[in-house]
Amino acid sequence: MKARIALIAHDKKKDEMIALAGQYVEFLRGCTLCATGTTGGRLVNELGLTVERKHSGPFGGDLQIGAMLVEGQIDAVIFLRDPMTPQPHEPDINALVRACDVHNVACATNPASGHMLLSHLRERQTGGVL
Ligand SMILES: O=C(CO)COP(=O)(O)O
Repeated sequence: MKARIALIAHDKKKDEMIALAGQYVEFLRGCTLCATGTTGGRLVNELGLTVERKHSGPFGGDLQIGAMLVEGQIDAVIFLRDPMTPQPHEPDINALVRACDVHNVACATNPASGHMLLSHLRERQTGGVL
């Protein structure tokens, strides 16, 4: 079964998301992807990925992805949060990360853990042994 991955990045982290996703682009082409609006737009335009785009984060996109996760539709979340910039939708961000913990869904919140998660999923997809 294809891995179902949510990709989300705050504005100052979007370049890092594109760089991260770019390193796994062939693997990600074989996954089912969703993303918040602006992040998704960049993944589509810059990497040519097929992405189900939700609303932008401040307009409820994190909550939409959280709802999908609660419904069992997401296997992993890469959420590159900006720890240095206050966000108007902080409660939504916390709700999504909390939903990952409640439902035991892997959630990487920085590029280092994002690499580990994606390389693990890629390895699993290709049947390799870690
Ligand atoms: O704000 C976000 C996540 O909390 C990201 O939303 P965008 O991808 O629309 O910028």
